[in-house]
Amino acid sequence: MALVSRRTATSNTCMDNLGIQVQSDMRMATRAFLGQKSRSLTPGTVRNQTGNCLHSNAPSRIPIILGVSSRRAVLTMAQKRALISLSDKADLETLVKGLHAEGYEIISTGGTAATIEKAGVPVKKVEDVTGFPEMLDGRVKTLHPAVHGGILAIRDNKQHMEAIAGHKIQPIDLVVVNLYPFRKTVTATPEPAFEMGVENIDIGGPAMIRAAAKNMADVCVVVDPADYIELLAKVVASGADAKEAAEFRKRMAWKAFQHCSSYDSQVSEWLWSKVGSGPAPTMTVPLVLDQTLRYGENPHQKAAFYKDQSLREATMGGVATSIVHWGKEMSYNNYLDADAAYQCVCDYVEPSCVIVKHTNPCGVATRQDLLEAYRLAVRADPISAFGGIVAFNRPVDEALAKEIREFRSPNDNETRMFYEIVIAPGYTPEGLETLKGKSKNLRILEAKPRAPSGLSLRQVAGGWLSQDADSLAPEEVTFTVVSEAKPTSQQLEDIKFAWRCVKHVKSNAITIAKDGKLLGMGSGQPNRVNSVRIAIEKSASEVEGSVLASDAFFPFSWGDSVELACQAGVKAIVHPGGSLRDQDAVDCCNKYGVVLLTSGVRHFRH
Ligand SMILES: NC(=O)c1ncn([C@@H]2O[C@H](COP(=O)(O)O)[C@@H](O)[C@H]2O)c1NC=O
Repeated sequence: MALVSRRTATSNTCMDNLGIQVQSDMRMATRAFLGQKSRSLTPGTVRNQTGNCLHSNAPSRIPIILGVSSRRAVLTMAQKRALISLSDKADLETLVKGLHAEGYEIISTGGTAATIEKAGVPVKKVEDVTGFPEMLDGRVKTLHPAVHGGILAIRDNKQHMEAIAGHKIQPIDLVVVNLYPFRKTVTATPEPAFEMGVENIDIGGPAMIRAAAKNMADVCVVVDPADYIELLAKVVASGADAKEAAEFRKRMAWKAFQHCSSYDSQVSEWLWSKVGSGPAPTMTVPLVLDQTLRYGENPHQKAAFYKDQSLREATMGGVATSIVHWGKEMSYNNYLDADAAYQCVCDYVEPSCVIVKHTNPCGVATRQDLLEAYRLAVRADPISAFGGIVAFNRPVDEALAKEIREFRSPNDNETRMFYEIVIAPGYTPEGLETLKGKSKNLRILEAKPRAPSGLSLRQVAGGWLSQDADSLAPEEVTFTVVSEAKPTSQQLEDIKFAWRCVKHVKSNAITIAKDGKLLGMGSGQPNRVNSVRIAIEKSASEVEGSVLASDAFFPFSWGDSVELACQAGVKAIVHPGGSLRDQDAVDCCNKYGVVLLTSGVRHFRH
């Protein structure tokens, strides 16, 4: 379809009001005329058939194909226009130089235009397109029919093209926009005033992005500097393949809507935090793909890891934002286990080591000397620790790294311990180098501390469960002695230690500890007494004089959980209390001279 459009002179055209026949589809036009008379002109010059100059500032690589149609000059390759408006100006110079080299006219907003000018690339200010100055402190810059008409007009639609031509609106072929840094602004410390947050809600940017994405048949939208190179190669380059370009435009349109949707979810999350209370009536969680994983929990399951871009996660630390210093790529199960280990160890205040297998802590110890804590944690259950995840809440130095590298299981002195992951808040340079020497496969992660906090979301078939993370620390819990025997200060310390740990064990959870070290735990049993039995068995002879924590109350005591523990040598027990048979637990402990405390707090973990 051929359309007649009247052009006004711009700084880089030398013909005013020349009738130019513009092919609606560049690729069709190129193909159509390639078989006809075509010739390249002197670089930098576009001429009509009579030799008049149409475009004098064209860079050398612009392909020129001329055809003859009636008495008008036929320019099959219309002037391409790009509208660029960016908060994140990374790689802008590469982009605009690439566009300029392909003869694009560049239109831009204030700050972006200034950066483009600095790069030495010609740029037209958006106000010269709209005829209006940017106004209302930047609230209105690009919100104008001259912009949106140029983006949204369907090139194959005669009425559309006549309508924009009638209003002297020129088509815009490429929209490169990214938005005000709302997330960064509102999560900055100190948090900005409400008005400042509001001013950082981008309006004109999303409007252009959405318009361009909607008109993906004719217009390309790009929101991410990571896509500039592909854009230049697949769409902008004169020899770009039409099919490939169309596919790229569609993919970019998808990305653009995702970009806007993530952005809006951050804005609405922020507003809800200001004006709402309790669970938000609707919620969108912005996620960004971090990596495709080799497989999921099992090899036949496809899997990927996404990072949470919600505001509540902005400064939270933890596994998702960790740096992988060394080792094989993380697996699906690695993420789960590393998260469990790191959240557990970050719950301890003193220097500590936690070793996790299948999300359950199997070795936990606290000591002033982190190396000592590691030795105790691994010796607690070397069989389970093999192939586990080792987490620390203090940086790893060379001595500790050597110990991790060289440690041999006491049960099998031939074999050095194998771990999947070591995760810590930091490493000394020597510590890191030493650890790398353990194995090329050992994943070494550095993560910002992250105890359980914030919102916890979990999927069930057809829905999601939301709750506050279980962030209660023993410091916030009142332990009440309900037995005749009173705890020693050491027992009280051990009770708190076991209580921190039981919170991270799958229910029914029992932990037995002594002297800042986990001796045994029972996890995931469908009845409590079996968890008690397993924990006692694991603690073996060390159970004598230990303490026991239970994540929920004891439904039965005599001949059951409490009596079993007392008979095994446990000297202090803590449970939330609240059972109809609480008094049985008290009586049982009194009979055996064991201390019993209630916490009033339950730590189910399903
Ligand atoms: N109001 C508007 O018409 C408008 N048009 C574009 N913007 C935004 O302005 C920013 C770029 O501004 P500058 O080029 O002045 O640095 C971009 O993030 C873009 O999304 C606008 N700003 C906010 O809505």
